[in-house]
Amino acid sequence: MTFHSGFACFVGRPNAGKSTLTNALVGQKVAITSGRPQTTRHTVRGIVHRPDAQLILVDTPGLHRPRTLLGERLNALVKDTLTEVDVVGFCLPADQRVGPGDRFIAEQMSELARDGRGTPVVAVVTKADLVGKGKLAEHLMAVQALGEWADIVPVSATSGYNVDVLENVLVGHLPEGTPLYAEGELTDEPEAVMVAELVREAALEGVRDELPHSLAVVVDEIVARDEPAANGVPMLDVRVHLFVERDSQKAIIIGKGGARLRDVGSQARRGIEALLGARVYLDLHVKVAKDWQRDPKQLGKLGF
Ligand SMILES: Nc1nc2c(ncn2[C@@H]2O[C@H](COP(=O)(O)OP(=O)(O)OP(=O)(O)O)[C@@H](O)[C@H]2O)c(=O)[nH]1
Repeated sequence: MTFHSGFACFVGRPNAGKSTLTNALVGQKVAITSGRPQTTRHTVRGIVHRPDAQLILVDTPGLHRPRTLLGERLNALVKDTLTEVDVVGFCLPADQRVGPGDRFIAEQMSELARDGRGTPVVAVVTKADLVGKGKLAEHLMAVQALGEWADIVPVSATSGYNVDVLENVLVGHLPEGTPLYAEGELTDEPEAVMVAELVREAALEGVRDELPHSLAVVVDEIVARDEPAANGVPMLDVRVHLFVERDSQKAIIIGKGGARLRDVGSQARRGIEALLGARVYLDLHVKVAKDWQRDPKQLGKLGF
């Protein structure tokens, strides 16, 4: 039996369902999903282990038109990722018409296919559960007309429809090779990045303005307390900074009398405790870093 191993990544406009699909394929929550767009800032890998193959999924921050320096950096990151993978899954949600954002990405994909390694691009029609058969067929035809695809696969990450088919298609594009990760390994994302994502997700919850583009989360430290662990469960101090661009945004995050920040803290803490298997004392600080999205120095400091 020949073994295949390699990398795949999903691209698609914000909210296309990339993170949810990664989770469905890997079978465990590794990438952080959110109802709000553009929450995935960091590359998160999930690994599908099979007897005949190992598929390493790289979850990209989404490809979109650069508006600010941050956008340009994200796109550079996405392009770097794209040239390193063996197959790309281009996610197009079935419940939304093919729009200018999709066409922009489709153009980038044709470029990728032309120069570089000729990386195959699989069109993945996501959220198939949200539309009827007729509308799905229409959407598939619109997607077919959008570019040259190695395959077109409709899936639903939430119902599980065709997730196995997509897995086979992606694996089919991987080169022969040995396993790249030890069995059982699900993600190599550093814990601090996942902690930051949990805080970011909690902080964005229920906020209806443009905060997603203005919020950066940095984990300063995760340290174990010296005191003996209660019932063998260790106690960790987790110190986190939330950076916003304006005082008004700071006020939104903190809420009246600090009420909102306390809610953010307790929600994030539950997730972090589950992730790290420890009791956590979570210390959140909100700071204003003016125009951090446009300032290369600030971006560097914030890890972009
Ligand atoms: N009904 C349905 N909803 C889905 C499906 N996949 C994702 N969603 C929802 O769509 C929203 C966006 O999903 P994500 O996986 O966070 O999307 P994403 O492409 O990773 O988004 P960004 O991180 O913003 O780029 C979430 O509310 C998901 O619950 C699906 O198969 N069916």
